Amino acid sequence: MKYYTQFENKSLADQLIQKALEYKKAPLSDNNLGRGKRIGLLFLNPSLRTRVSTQIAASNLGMESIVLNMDKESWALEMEDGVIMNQGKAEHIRDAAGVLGSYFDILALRAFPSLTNKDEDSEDFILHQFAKHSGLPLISLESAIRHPLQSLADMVTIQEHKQKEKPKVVLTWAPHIKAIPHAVANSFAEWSIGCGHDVTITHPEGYELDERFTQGATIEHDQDKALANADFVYVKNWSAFNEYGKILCTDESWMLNEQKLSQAPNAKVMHCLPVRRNVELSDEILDGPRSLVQHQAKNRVFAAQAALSELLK
Ligand SMILES: NCCC[C@H](NC(=O)CCC(=O)O)C(=O)O
Ligand SMILES: NC(=O)OP(=O)(O)O
Repeated sequence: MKYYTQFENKSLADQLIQKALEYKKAPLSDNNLGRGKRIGLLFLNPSLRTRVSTQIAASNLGMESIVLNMDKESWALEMEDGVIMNQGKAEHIRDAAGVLGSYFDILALRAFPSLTNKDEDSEDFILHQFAKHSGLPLISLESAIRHPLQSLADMVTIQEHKQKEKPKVVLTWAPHIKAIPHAVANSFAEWSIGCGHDVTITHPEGYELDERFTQGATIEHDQDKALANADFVYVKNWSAFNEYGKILCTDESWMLNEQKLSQAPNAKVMHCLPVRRNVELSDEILDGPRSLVQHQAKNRVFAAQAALSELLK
């Protein structure tokens, strides 16, 4: 495997989930695999979990990792070809990625969408520029359209907590104060459908996700109906996709709380974090027995370790 950027197929997903569970039991079982190798973790946006969990994963595999917060500590990058660079951006992606390609064995990149240029975001332009001009194997640390390490950790968490072979998994839109990317929702849908779960997506009218990610899911605009008998409820805000990057709904009644789960007594609740408490999700759920958010965050280490081990092979 050269790129870990998206869901590929169920058999690879199952293999990665198993590998992550093995690493969770014995984190240092492959601590020679990455010996002498170096990974560059490049962040164009903030991070808590992804940064730390991927560094721990690399360390568990005997690899050195170097973090570069490119949004704050590096030169502003020009991504477009053929530009006359007489404005604010000091370095071209061709030059920067070429240099980084010579320093590292693997690159990992976080690059959120602009939420203004739908075409460039939809084709994951920045991720592809880094891949092309560095020539290195690449791991996505959340791109414009996907967050595959989060999704793998989410699948591991579902695998650990599911009570039936094909659980009912509900992805529900939640309110937020800002326009938020689609990556987590897209990726969660892509992986959960791909892993064979019974997936329902619920959101207000106008919040349809890119259909590339939702084929095979039931779309239900009535949140109460969608939540009935759910085994897992994944709470997430995203901005509109069709009216790209817009906030169309501020209806606070979409926030998930205990009362909304009265028809889903066994439902476990998931969120990738960071979460806006009492905007997206109530304190009572986050601090109660239904919440899996800390399990998800812990599993980020083993998901990253499983993905990295595939790239090192
Ligand atoms: N990597 C996890 C989520 C990152 C991002 N959340 C955010 O930007 C939240 C920002 C805030 O709440 O101000 C998202 O949902 O795609
Ligand atoms: N869930 C997640 O990716 O968190 P960070 O943005 O803090 O890395």
